[in-house]
Amino acid sequence: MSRSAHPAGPRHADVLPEGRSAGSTAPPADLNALDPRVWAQTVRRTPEGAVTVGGIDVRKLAHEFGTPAYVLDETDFRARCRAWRDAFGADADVFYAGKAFLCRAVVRWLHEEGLNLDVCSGGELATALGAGMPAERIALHGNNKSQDEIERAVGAGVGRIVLDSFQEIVRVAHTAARLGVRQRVQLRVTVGVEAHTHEFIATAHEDQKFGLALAEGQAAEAVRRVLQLDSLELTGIHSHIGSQIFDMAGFEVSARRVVGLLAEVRDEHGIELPEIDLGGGLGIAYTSEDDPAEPHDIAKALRDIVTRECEGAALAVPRLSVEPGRAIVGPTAFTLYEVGTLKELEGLRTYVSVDGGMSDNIRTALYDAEYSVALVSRSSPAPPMLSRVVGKHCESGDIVVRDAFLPADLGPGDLLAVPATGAYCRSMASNYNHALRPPVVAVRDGAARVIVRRETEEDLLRLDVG
Ligand SMILES: Cc1ncc(COP(=O)(O)O)c(C=O)c1O
Ligand SMILES: N[C@@H](CCCC[NH3+])C(=O)O
Repeated sequence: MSRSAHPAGPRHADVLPEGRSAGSTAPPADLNALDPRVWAQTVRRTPEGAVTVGGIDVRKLAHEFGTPAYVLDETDFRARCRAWRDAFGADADVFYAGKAFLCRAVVRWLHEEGLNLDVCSGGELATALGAGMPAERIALHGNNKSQDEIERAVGAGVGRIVLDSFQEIVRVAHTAARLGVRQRVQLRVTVGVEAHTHEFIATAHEDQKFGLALAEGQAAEAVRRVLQLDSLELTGIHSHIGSQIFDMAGFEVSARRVVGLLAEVRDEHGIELPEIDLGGGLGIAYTSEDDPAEPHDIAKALRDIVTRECEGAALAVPRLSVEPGRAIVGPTAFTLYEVGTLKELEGLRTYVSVDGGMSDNIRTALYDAEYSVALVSRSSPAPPMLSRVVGKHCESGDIVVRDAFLPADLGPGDLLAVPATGAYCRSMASNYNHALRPPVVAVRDGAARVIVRRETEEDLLRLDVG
């Protein structure tokens, strides 16, 4: 079944249908073709057979920067920022979710393209501030923010702290009072939606760690408490239902319930909260079977839902914000690997080992995620070979691409690229087996530069002080 995100009509079910793609079971018509939905905007296969990105041959990138490497198409990243910003317009705010991938260059691009930034740790906050993102355009998230993180955020003057628990209301209020500021806050609520995505990345059902439950009355109680505290200014309600979601019905339920809370707040306290944030979570194409919606259609669908619900509740339409991470950075990068060894299991498949693995992409092992892969250092006329692309780690679950068709003449030294690895790959990378985390190389208009360098053994040993 394909995963498609075209705006759905009104839905009333709380449990949304399972939407997992079955994966490719038949070889594609053309193994050398590059589906523009899964590859970054400037990726091309040249008539000679090799692939280029930003006008640069991947063989040159591999030679210059080594493999594995994340190759990020800056032109595509900036275009996606603009598409989201333009789709939502001047009366809404787009916060890029830094957890998907963050570094100083990305912060600068976001700043230049007019996006705001959602951070969820001291490290992300430091990166954002250090690279010049104005504090008022930063929102701080997290279900267990430390006192230090709260102090740094309030002290820096972040525009928004998204409160996630009763204890945190008190902590942020005390900190703001001590620092002599009135901190703008939103309350994160769990709306009780079972978003159709992997259970580890669904965040709006009630039995999990994020937010304050609407159904239990916790959210209404949190509003009461925040409104009593002079050092906090409650600007709105926040809901994030999960990640890699294709069905807009989840957002519809979420918006309806958030607006329902706004109406309750108006009725009980006589105030209309001016903001609503519907979080991130929009899915991207990892394979040709995925069919995500465009930002313009997503923006229209969300606006229509919020407007309709507000009209129904006789509320003024609040300022909307969203927090896409994956949908902006995910499609803009691919991971470039070199093939090391191949093992053919007669009648089953060929295991193709590359020089990275679960340390640079944990998503296949963690979420059973599906990816595509292509031979990029040359084209090939060879017939398709059912393959499993695996890493070099000491785990049989160290799989990068579970099922893929690659040309049967594939051999050591060939370069493979796995597209759509811009989100949650470098940011979730590890040093398992003392792997050195790969660099991020940004390409644009024929130029390539390292924006996150490759780790070295010295980097590893520097921490080893025993
Ligand atoms: C609160 C919040 N906002 C935004 C995001 C970004 O999600 P995504 O990258 O799926 O758009 C997340 C991650 O799921 C999140 O937890
Ligand atoms: N890290 C997850 C998504 C979680 C998003 C953060 N709340 C992924 O790779 O899909």
